[in-house]
Amino acid sequence: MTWAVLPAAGRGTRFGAGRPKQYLEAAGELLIAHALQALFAHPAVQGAVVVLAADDTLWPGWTEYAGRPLLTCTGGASRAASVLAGLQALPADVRADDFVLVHDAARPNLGLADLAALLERGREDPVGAILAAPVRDTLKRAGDDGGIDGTEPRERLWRALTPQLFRRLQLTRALSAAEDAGVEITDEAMAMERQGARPLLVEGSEDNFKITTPADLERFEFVLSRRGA
Ligand SMILES: Nc1ccn([C@@H]2O[C@H](COP(=O)(O)OP(=O)(O)OP(=O)(O)O)[C@@H](O)[C@H]2O)c(=O)n1
Ligand SMILES: C[C@](O)(CO)[C@H](O)COP(=O)(O)O
Repeated sequence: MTWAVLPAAGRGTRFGAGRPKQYLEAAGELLIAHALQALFAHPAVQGAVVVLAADDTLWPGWTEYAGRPLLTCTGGASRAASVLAGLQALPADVRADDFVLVHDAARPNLGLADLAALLERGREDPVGAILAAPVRDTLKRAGDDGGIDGTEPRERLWRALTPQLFRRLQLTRALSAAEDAGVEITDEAMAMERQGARPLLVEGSEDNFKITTPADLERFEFVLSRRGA
């Protein structure tokens, strides 16, 4: 069985809505609810710590969701700080070497098959694993004038998604070390890589995209409309 940490303490500045994007709705449900539903669709996910901003007034106060326990804690100024707080708020019976899922509240469209594959293959790996998608577009580096400075090689490049699956203590130590070193960490795997680990890449669907801008929400609403069609 596996617990999850759901970083949900962001402000959604790139989205530009009047509220943090995790509290926007699609098909009548909060985006954070969609993310929780996606996680709890797998029977092995036994509960979640939801990491909230210190000034969050919109959290519905849920103590369980889909019959699984929810805990909350206060996040930090960065996603990495929020994840670290979430790891420290896990129940005491989540052991040091237990695997923990970290999943963005801003990724509401995680598929069960992807989650199952991550759990199955990640738990066999000595380090852990992340969902990711291979880069399939040509990559350009932009100049200050908006022109193309060059084309970047894309061989063996992947886009990191979430969930990311790592052992509680190893991830806690890796994130703490990065924080102590003043290194900006943008995903859990990066913190583990700094420690010399090589987490497994598990290919996931492009549909598990992060809601960052209004166009992403429109895309998610379209996906839901087709699902219900
Ligand atoms: N200090 C932070 C920053 C982000 N997050 C969470 O990390 C996930 C991915 O971050 P991102 O998409 O960047 O969300 P925001 O930080 O809200 O977006 P923005 O950068 O546009 O403000 C989101 O679920 C967000 O709530 C968090 O828990 N704590
Ligand atoms: C963790 C992540 O979703 C993996 O792609 C991404 O790094 C989050 O970045 P953000 O700028 O905090 O949204």
